[in-house]
Amino acid sequence: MTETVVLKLGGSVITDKSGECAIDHARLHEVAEELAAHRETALVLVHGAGSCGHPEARRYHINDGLTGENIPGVYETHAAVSSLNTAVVDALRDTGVEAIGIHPLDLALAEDGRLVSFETRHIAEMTEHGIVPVLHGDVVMDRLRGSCIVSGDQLVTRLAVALASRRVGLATDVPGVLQNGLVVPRIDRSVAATLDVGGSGNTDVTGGMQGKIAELLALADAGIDSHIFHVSKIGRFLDGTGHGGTIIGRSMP
Ligand SMILES: Nc1ncnc2c1ncn2[C@@H]1O[C@H](COP(=O)(O)OP(=O)(O)OP(=O)(O)O)[C@@H](O)[C@H]1O
Ligand SMILES: C=C(C)CCOP(=O)(O)O
Repeated sequence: MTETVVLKLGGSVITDKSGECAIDHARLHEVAEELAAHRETALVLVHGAGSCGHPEARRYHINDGLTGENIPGVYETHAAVSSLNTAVVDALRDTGVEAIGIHPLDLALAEDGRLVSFETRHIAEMTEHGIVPVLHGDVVMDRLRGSCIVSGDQLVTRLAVALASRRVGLATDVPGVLQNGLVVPRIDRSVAATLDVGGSGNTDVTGGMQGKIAELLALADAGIDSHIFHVSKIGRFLDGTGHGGTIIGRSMP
């Protein structure tokens, strides 16, 4: 099986998170050029929602469960993040990357906010043929709540395990996890307990940096390290050279 890289583009880097679905096309183009320069890498791309999905998810209280009143929010939230997905796929295809958008709403089911079924075999098949699947955090039907929001971070961990990926990266708008203004180079469960990590500076229904670290520590428990770094360091991450960010890993014995 080809060694697959799972890379998440944070919603904070491809949208202006303080606006309403304000897509940063210039940034998307830069990222697409970088990924095109690493065309030989088998890649699964995930992106967050940023301002295309978080505001809708919050407005309709999607994570609190479906009531008679908020059902239109399923469509509104999915439509917003799907429009971002189209922009990401288009930017990649413009640089010659064989990207295809995949929507978790179509193929996943959750229970109390956690994925209980998520088909990934077709995604593995795509990477074998040089296709770059582009998934995104999404609204997903939930057997307990009716629906919930599954973050791109949760998808990253599921994909990494399913595809046995050993290279998992999250590109965001900060140089890594910060403590007193400095990047924390490595975080395991014992280091995490000492950190003062917040959510997101903007509208975010999935826990911001705190949510990210919780997901990635669970991935580390499964034996897979992951990397959080600034979006400008994607090339260095793909090359395996230093990205100056944070590695989330298992506690050293
Ligand atoms: N200790 C910390 N170190 C770094 N960032 C932090 C910290 N505490 C809180 N944050 C916030 O976390 C944000 C990154 O998380 P956020 O979820 O917004 O990013 P993202 O994954 O790019 O977005 P999205 O969830 O839309 O995909 C940073 O912009 C910062 O405001
Ligand atoms: C809000 C939606 C639709 C998805 C959230 O995914 P994230 O931006 O990765 O947290």
